[in-house]
Amino acid sequence: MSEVFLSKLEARTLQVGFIGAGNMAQAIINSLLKSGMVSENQLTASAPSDTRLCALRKRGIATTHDNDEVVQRCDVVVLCVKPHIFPHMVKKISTGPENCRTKLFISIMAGLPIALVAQYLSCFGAPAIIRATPNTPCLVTEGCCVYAVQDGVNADLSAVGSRLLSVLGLVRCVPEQQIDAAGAVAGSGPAYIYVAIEALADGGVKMGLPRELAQSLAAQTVRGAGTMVLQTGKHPGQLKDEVCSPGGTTIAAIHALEKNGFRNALICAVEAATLRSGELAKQQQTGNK
Ligand SMILES: NC(=O)C1=CN([C@@H]2O[C@H](COP(=O)(O)OP(=O)(O)OC[C@H]3O[C@@H](n4cnc5c(N)ncnc54)[C@H](O)[C@@H]3O)[C@@H](O)[C@H]2O)C=CC1
Ligand SMILES: O=C(O)[C@@H]1CCC=N1
Repeated sequence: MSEVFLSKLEARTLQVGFIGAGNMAQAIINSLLKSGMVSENQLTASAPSDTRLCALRKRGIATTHDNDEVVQRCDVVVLCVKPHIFPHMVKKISTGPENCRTKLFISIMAGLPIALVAQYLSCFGAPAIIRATPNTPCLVTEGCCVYAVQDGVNADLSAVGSRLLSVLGLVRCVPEQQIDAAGAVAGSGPAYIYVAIEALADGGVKMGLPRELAQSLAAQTVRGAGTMVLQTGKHPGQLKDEVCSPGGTTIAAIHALEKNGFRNALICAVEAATLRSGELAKQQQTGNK
């Protein structure tokens, strides 16, 4: 097996491009740079306007309004546009198959299966595809990312994709059927937790705490609890029991949570996000918004 791309990654000459320069592209770029795996001069990002490109340009990253330039220049192209933009965006790329055949495309677009992305990219000589679902905490190098590799992808390209994604935090390669559900837990999950932090802080404020103190305590408590689950390996139920003194304050609060359907709300949230992922794919297949 020729390991052209791995050699380029190791020699720090691999070019990585981002089509779309919004929240997720910025988050992934931040993790890549912080890891030291790539430097600014290996990155290019495109978007139609300068709104999000300016900050990247100030950091020494090449920017352009021309998606073609990203495809031509880069070995790895990360597709970071919204799913409904993708079909229109692809149609406007004119780089030919001879230039694309050996490239790796990493799609982070929610809901779009590898087969559908491959169908849209087939005019580019069937490049290799990885489908990934990262999350916004990649911005602060506390991200999660699940990914699936298209069947038959050359081992060199697959290894480069895995290496690049490995810097995003907790990273797992999964069968593609699990991507929608994993995205519903971890891709969308930060939003559920922000609501939880805001609500915890609201509770503190209701009970007389200053807002800043309540919010800091709530956020650190979420971080601490998450770290306890990851570092102790204990079941979350056991950790919950360790906080609940018999007849104490916490079990009274847990009872209040159960009465208000806390678990049910989270399970329904993950189910809703997973089902919505499936709908996004269907809409792209049928051409609806
Ligand atoms: N935000 C999140 O937490 C997550 C988002 N995703 C996926 O990541 C993708 C991007 O999401 P965000 O970064 O949140 O969106 P965003 O709206 O922040 O960024 C989208 C970017 O695409 C650019 N864009 C629009 N039309 C374009 C075109 N024709 N060519 C090139 N660039 C174009 C926009 O200017 C913007 O910079 C979506 O497909 C989403 O499903 C996946 C996991 C988590
Ligand atoms: O809400 C969305 O569609 C994207 C995918 C996961 C997080 N944000």
